[in-house]
Amino acid sequence: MEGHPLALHDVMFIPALVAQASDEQNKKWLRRAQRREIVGCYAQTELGHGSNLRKLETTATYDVSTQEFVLHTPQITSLKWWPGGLGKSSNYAVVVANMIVKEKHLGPHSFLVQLRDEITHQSLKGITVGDIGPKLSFNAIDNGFLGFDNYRIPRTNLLMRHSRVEPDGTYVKPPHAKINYSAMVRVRSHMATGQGNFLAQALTIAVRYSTVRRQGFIESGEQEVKVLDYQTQQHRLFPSIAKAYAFTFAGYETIRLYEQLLKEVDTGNVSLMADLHALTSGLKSVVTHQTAQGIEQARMACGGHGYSQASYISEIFGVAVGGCTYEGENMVMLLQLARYLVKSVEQIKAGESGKLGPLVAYLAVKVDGVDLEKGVEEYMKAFQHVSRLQTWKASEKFLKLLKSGEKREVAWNKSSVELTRASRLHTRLYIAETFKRSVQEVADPRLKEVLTDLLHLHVNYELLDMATYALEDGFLSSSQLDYVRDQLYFYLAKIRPNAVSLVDSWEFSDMQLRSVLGRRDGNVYENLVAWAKASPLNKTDVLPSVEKYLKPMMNSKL
Ligand SMILES: CCCCCCCCCC/C=C\CCCCC/C=C/C(=O)SCCNC(=O)CCNC(=O)[C@H](O)C(C)(C)COP(=O)(O)OP(=O)(O)OC[C@H]1O[C@@H](n2cnc3c(N)ncnc32)[C@H](O)[C@@H]1OP(=O)(O)O
Ligand SMILES: Cc1cc2nc3c(=O)[nH]c(=O)nc-3n(C[C@H](O)[C@H](O)[C@H](O)COP(=O)(O)OP(=O)(O)OC[C@H]3O[C@@H](n4cnc5c(N)ncnc54)[C@H](O)[C@@H]3O)c2cc1C
Repeated sequence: MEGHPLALHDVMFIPALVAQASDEQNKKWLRRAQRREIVGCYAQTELGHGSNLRKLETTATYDVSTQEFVLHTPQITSLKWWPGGLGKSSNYAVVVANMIVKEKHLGPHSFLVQLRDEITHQSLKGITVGDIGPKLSFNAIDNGFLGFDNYRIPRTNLLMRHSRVEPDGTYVKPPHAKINYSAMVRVRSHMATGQGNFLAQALTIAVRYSTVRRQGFIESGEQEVKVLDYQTQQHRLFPSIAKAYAFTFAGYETIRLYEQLLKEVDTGNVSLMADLHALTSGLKSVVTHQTAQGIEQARMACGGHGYSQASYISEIFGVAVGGCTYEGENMVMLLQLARYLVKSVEQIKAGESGKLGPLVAYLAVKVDGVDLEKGVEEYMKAFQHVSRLQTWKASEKFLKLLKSGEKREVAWNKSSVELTRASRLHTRLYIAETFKRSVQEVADPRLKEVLTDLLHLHVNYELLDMATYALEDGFLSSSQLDYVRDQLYFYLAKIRPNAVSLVDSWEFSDMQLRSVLGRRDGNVYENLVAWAKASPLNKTDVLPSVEKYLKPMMNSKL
């Protein structure tokens, strides 16, 4: 859970080679990387810039006389900073640097760079590399810094699957300006399943513990109740169980789309790139945020013992919450999706609704009202309505500011909170729709029934959470919201008997969970005592600090 120093080798280094190195280059590098003869990382972020890639400062200047690129770190802010596995483990890196050829700045490009000697593992001359120090979590990963002092690499170390620099310095452009961002798009495509998994771990711990923990009464005179029987506890945990399933289903879809994109790009078709970028930008942001919230609620649902490291939930939280920042800070990525939404609105206004992609076609179709009692399809229409309403409002705000003479960037900034709201609603609609589609496809009737209950819980919870938007223009009445509330409580109670099975079905082993509270056998109290006794402070009855500090204090006459 704390991460693995080679994680980025598999998660980004190899995928970057697969997607961006030419077949010829990969004959040399890929097999070696796959056999782990070389260990790599993905070095893009710098001390001064992470979000705004166009301002990366590391330069790769082409020297036509030697046919080499000269990598250089011009100032302190240009140091690579954060890449996982860079500090101590990797001897190679895919380095993203601003490429300069014949004095022309050609923007960020990826290069394979050797950092350390393959035998001694010592850093090479011209390279400064090290670890950035302890972090909130992920402390088994050596996130690192890296500087170049006019460090030379062969021309052929530019990853040349999509763009090239010929020996004479002629630049051959890629088919899409952002094709070099593919390693990030890949991780973002996988993040919904990854985060769903983190949320699932925390929920397994909290739900199991909530059936062991007995405290208080619902009806007087009987045995104290399992805390999972409290409606508040169910409300804290069950909607997140639904989300963990929903994120996993949505993630399967984005992974499939990414694989499709890879194949299409290889045949020169880059048309899916904008759609997938917009989709994964929104999804990664919403999923990481809701996962962090869900894990924190799971921790609190375990009361005092949730705060102990014996719960292990704090470590899961630390790792998961990193996802709000890595692969694009969430606000920045929500605004990337917002660009796509605003463009869609502009297309509709220009009478080109027919050109809209399937995920945004609903923005052009108005619905007057819904009959929620008819079922999930009506909820989908309600989600579409709130997303459409907010997307149009935010877009109109931006477009009006533009029309009034504001500069594009200023108008954008003044509309940005509203735009991020639109992106979230659009993404939550997507999650609900993929959840619905996935449940409809389940063949086993008993499984389908339980998952359908979770789906109903999800749509009621989500609609209630978006109620402000739905009430704003009178789309939903307050009596409809009362119906949603009643449904929500109905499904909390209905799911209760299946709650343990729903988390057990994720099949985490005790070794994976590392939680005293979440043990499969439920022997929480005995093991909490054993865990506490094993604490380093309990190795001796009297600590050295007693002689050193406590006694002088206690014996002092002052
Ligand atoms: C099986 C393995 C799976 C593994 C994943 C599992 C994860 C869970 C388990 C985790 C466990 C351990 C692993 C931990 C991993 C952590 C690793 C972390 C790595 C990193 O963080 S790497 C660094 C990531 N950095 C970023 O993400 C930076 C964010 N910034 C950007 O991406 C960009 O700067 C930008 C997109 C914000 C803006 O780019 P810019 O070039 O300035 O463009 P704009 O001017 O804004 O836009 C111009 C147009 O280009 C379009 N665009 C931008 N990007 C793309 C893209 N990628 N594809 C297509 N189109 C793109 C943009 O939309 C604009 O279009 P428009 O003009 O509007 O039409
Ligand atoms: C655990 C972890 C692992 C990482 N692994 C890697 C790795 O392997 N390789 C790698 O290269 N990098 C890695 N990173 C770096 C990571 O990708 C960046 O930190 C991330 O992209 C955010 O960029 P930043 O740090 O520049 O944030 P900043 O952009 O400085 O963000 C600070 C604030 O400014 C806001 N902001 C910035 N730009 C805008 C904008 N245009 N509009 C509105 N608000 C804005 C943000 O929303 C945020 O609130 C890792 C980071 C972490 C935490």
